[in-house]
Amino acid sequence: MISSAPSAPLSQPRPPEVVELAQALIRTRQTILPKRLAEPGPDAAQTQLILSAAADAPDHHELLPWRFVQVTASARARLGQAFAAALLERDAQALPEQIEQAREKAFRAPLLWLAVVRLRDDDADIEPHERIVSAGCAIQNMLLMAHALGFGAALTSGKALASRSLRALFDLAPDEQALCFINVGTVIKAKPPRARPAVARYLSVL
Ligand SMILES: Cc1cc2nc3c(=O)[nH]c(=O)nc-3n(C[C@H](O)[C@H](O)[C@H](O)COP(=O)(O)O)c2cc1C
Repeated sequence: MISSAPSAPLSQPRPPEVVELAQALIRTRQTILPKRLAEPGPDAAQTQLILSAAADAPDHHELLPWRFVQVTASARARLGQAFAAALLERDAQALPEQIEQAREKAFRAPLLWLAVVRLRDDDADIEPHERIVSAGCAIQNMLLMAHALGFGAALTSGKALASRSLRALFDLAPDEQALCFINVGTVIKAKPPRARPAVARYLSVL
């Protein structure tokens, strides 16, 4: 057990099984695209666990610069409408089948959140990139918790995120930006895991 009691020593050796568990969890997570995510999604308690994991993300000045909007089943049609409208904003000549394809994307994963970051506010010390890093940490915590619970998950983005129609649907403030959707559900088919980059590709030494 890793103690979270305030009196716990700041630094202590972890039992090897804790390290192995962390490594196994991190290493075996992979993107499972929404078309491969089916019912059942997480139940209420599992959903709460995934959401709570976000709160453990580092957050400079504790601004809580990110939030998540859960897209319920009853709101999927409105999201589909926003995706269709977003496509038409970009391409007024879009074909009916393209519009239908855009609309259909709203109905895929059983559990769907939009991740939103607040890029600016009264605290000018914390720049947009720090806020986005914090949001990324929160999102990764959520992905790992979903994975620990046995669900598949994926982040999805796309041009619709910046569209007027999506911003209006989610009531985004001028300083807010939609980062990505978080899709969670039961895995119906996983791809083979991708090869991970070797540390040498992303580490240099000063
Ligand atoms: C912010 C963000 C947005 C993403 N949006 C999409 C997307 O729209 N479609 C998609 O197929 N994958 C999307 N991905 C997932 C990446 O493609 C995926 O993480 C990558 O293929 C590596 O796979 P892995 O998660 O299994 O390591 C997104 C990832 C991030 C970080």
